[in-house]
Amino acid sequence: MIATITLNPAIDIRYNLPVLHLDDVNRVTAVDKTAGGKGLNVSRVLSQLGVKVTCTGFLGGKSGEWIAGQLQNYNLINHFVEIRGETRFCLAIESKEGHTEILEQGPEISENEREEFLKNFDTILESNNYIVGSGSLPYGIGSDFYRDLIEKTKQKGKYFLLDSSGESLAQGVKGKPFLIKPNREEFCKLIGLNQLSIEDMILHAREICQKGTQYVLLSLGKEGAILISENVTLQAIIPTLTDVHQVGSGDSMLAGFAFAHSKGYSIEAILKWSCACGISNAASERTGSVELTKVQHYFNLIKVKELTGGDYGGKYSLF
Ligand SMILES: Nc1ncnc2c1ncn2[C@@H]1O[C@H](COP(=O)(O)OP(=O)(O)O)[C@@H](O)[C@H]1O
Ligand SMILES: O=P(O)(O)OC[C@H]1O[C@](O)(COP(=O)(O)O)[C@@H](O)[C@@H]1O
Repeated sequence: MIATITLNPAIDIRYNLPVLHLDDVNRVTAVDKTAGGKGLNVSRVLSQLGVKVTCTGFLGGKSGEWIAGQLQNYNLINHFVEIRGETRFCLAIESKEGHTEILEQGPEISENEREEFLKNFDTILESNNYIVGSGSLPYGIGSDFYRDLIEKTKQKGKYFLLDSSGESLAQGVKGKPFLIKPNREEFCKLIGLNQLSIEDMILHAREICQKGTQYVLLSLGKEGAILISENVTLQAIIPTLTDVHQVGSGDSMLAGFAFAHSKGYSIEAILKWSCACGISNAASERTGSVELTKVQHYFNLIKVKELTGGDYGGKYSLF
């Protein structure tokens, strides 16, 4: 079984506008409202793939109640800790100018609520082989929190997949998770450089793997993805979609990885599943949502190629 952690869930609102006018009144042409935060997007996609998913994190207030209701609709097992604070709203605006996100910080977590989560987590670890930890941390949760959870998970011989950013990702990597899934921007921040070429990203990712993280799944939006381990580097060449709804594609990709790995598929097939789920989400109107027939369709269109660049420090011929 797979469990997901969403420490800072959100009601995700997506507004579609033809044009976004700043300092003016804007009227939306379409609205979508989902139970979000990266971990809940992962959960919904896993559920669509037929996996029984246990969801944990912190939920509070009326928005927390709304999200709990949504979990039932998707047959997700609710192991959230109830908190005094109010779960946040996050806003995504799709317009001609592009994609704009406005994300609330989220509620503050008290010491007691944090302790309750940790007790709850120990129980979840007993019955789940995969833990997927995604998203930002709310106030009151230290940046080494994922790192501690990763260490607990590893002590039980289970897999921790981490999708975070900034300091919590940097700390998390020190716990040597099974996988991290940064996009290009998150990875550059992790390395501490503004711009990195693909070759340099591969070299840095390989270095991370040499220090104990098993896989770095580098997601590159419409340019596909690269999966790096200590021994192998695979590139996924994907069909590019235009006019996409990209929010939640990274989360869908992570769901695809967890699903395919838990089925024992080959590493090439796992990378294809990951990308096919990301593409299917990008093709969908809904945030964090895939359709199995589309996933299968895209799976067949993806090509996986091994990149050989010689030893660490060498260059990769493809780029
Ligand atoms: N425009 C697109 N066309 C096709 N596939 C896409 C597109 N955008 C995203 N994807 C798929 O979703 C995956 C994750 O997207 P990405 O934008 O890199 O993640 P994140 O949402 O974490 O920033 C990509 O690796 C790709 O497989
Ligand atoms: O937890 P964070 O990092 O603040 O991110 C929350 C936001 O990320 C999302 O999962 C979207 O993420 P992506 O755009 O990276 O796919 C939204 O659902 C949510 O509003």
